[in-house]
Amino acid sequence: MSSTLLIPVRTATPVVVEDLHVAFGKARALDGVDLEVRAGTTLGVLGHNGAGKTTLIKVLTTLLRPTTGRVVVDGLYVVTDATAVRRRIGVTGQYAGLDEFLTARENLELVGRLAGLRTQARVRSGELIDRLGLQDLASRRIGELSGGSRRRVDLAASLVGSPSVLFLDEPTTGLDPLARTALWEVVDELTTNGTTVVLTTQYLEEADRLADHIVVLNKGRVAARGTPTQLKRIVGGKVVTATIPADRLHRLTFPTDAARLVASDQVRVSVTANDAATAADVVARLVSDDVEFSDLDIASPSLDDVFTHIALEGALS
Ligand SMILES: Nc1ncnc2c1ncn2[C@@H]1O[C@H](COP(=O)(O)OP(=O)(O)OP(=O)(O)O)[C@@H](O)[C@H]1O
Repeated sequence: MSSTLLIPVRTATPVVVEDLHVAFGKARALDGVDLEVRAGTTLGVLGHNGAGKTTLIKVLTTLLRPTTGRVVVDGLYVVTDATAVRRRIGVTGQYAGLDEFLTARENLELVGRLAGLRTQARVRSGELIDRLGLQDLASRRIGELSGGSRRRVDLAASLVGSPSVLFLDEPTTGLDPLARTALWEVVDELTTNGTTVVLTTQYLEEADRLADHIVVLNKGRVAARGTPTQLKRIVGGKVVTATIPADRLHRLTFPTDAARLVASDQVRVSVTANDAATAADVVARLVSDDVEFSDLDIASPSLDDVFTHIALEGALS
């Protein structure tokens, strides 16, 4: 990769969050969150709508003051050192603003000058345009670009100041598969060279691909944490999924973890099995229950299964 994306590592644990609470009146958006992100790693923050992801990112990027708790980014307190924190971080997502009337290149240069780069702003912008494959967009005004293209320029803008910590808030929503893969590769390069990344995403595949560690938020609390592999182990050995007629669901003589309507008369059921023998037993029960099935799949758990599992446990607790 280009050496210009090389970022110096300033602290071993650039993001530290201790007992973070954020309340909006009586509503507790975050209710005692603890987490750490080590330098050069990517933390994936996952959770259903309203879990607290955006609130967490807003606190980490100094846009929202915590109600209580200690939050340190790149060795600085987000509340008392907010201005200095802002200089050291990059943010992409719904809050970053690009000027609609300027071209992509002009926007990058403007961000560079605002970050104090002066004459280097032009050089840095050119490097990022090349590196992120934005040549076709460089001379076009932001107001003319598609949502996906704006996101790519937005990512470039967040990198102009060579941030030590990069916050990516749903960075690939709306991107086509090629652009998504290209962005993943850039994130890989950045972390390899010491940048620390905090990522929120709705795509579990994205978290699986990018995150070294994952924190799953549920109702403002950490419901699960670990590497993608550790989280998948929570679910168990194997997940059996099959599509059956919806009106046969009641005939199953074993409990299912999830049943999702995939057509007006078809449901996709999934069952967690501790080992291969139990998985085979589930298939045998489908046969003995005399339920016709299709698209049978026996696979290791995905992060989707982890989500279903945590949601089930949350509903039971
Ligand atoms: N400004 C606010 N005033 C009142 N309640 C808020 C405010 N911002 C967030 N909340 C509440 O805090 C909780 C967490 O919201 P947050 O936006 O952080 O969730 P999220 O995980 O980012 O959800 P989504 O995936 O839908 O963006 C929700 O219950 C939300 O309604």
